[in-house]
Amino acid sequence: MPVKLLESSLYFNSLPVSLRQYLLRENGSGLIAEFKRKSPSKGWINQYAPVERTTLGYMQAGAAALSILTDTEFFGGKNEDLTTARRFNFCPILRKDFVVDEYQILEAKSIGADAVLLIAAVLTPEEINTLGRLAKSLGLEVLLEVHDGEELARSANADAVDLVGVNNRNLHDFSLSLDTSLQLAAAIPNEFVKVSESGISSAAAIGQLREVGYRGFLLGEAFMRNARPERACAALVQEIAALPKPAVAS
Ligand SMILES: O=P(O)(O)OC[C@@H](O)[C@@H](O)c1c[nH]c2ccccc12
Repeated sequence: MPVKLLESSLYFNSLPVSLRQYLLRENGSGLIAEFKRKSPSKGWINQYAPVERTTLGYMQAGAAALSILTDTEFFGGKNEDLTTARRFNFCPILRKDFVVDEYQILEAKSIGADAVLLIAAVLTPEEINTLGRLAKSLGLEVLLEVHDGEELARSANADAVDLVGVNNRNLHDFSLSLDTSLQLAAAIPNEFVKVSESGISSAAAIGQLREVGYRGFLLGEAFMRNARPERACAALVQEIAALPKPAVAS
């Protein structure tokens, strides 16, 4: 679609909803509930849950924000899924995709996203700077995904990035370890809201992550592997409410 048409979309000039603010809300769950039908490691997870009922249910359950996979090949998503979620929800929506060029940033805004993901493993620091600044100029927030201290050190540029996400999934062998987040937490400067991504399924894990400074928790499979993902989300929100309150963010 030509850029001019993207810019004429209903959502292009709409006010963004801040993912940062929703994650930092007092008494909030910090959950970023993800809608994904399949994944490269598992194949199909859920072919049938409708995006309307699932995303509305996630938010009614007490999630802080939504993440919508728009990649078709690996995750079975499409742009229309995000726009559908947008029509049903006022919360922050993260567009989850493999962003490599500026067009995808404009596209994210035009389909109704509030935030985009930039993956340090596949982008140079210069690309992160250019793509992140463009996103911010459109009012989108930027979640930078890292796996280790080296990626963090070279890519976490405050002019281009709002939140740092640590992916617990090793992209080479798909193995999961919460230790990735636990070990990297202290190295992430406090100006970024800290998000832990992947392989999280219990309130106990979220309690541990909160203790080291995480305020956002991105969960996909733990919800989507259920026929009614939103019910699994509601159950987890209840358990999170019983955890000790996180310390006030510095
Ligand atoms: O389903 P999980 O293990 O809860 O993970 C969710 C999310 O972190 C994962 O989907 C993800 C993290 N980074 C990504 C980058 C692209 C696509 C997907 C992802």
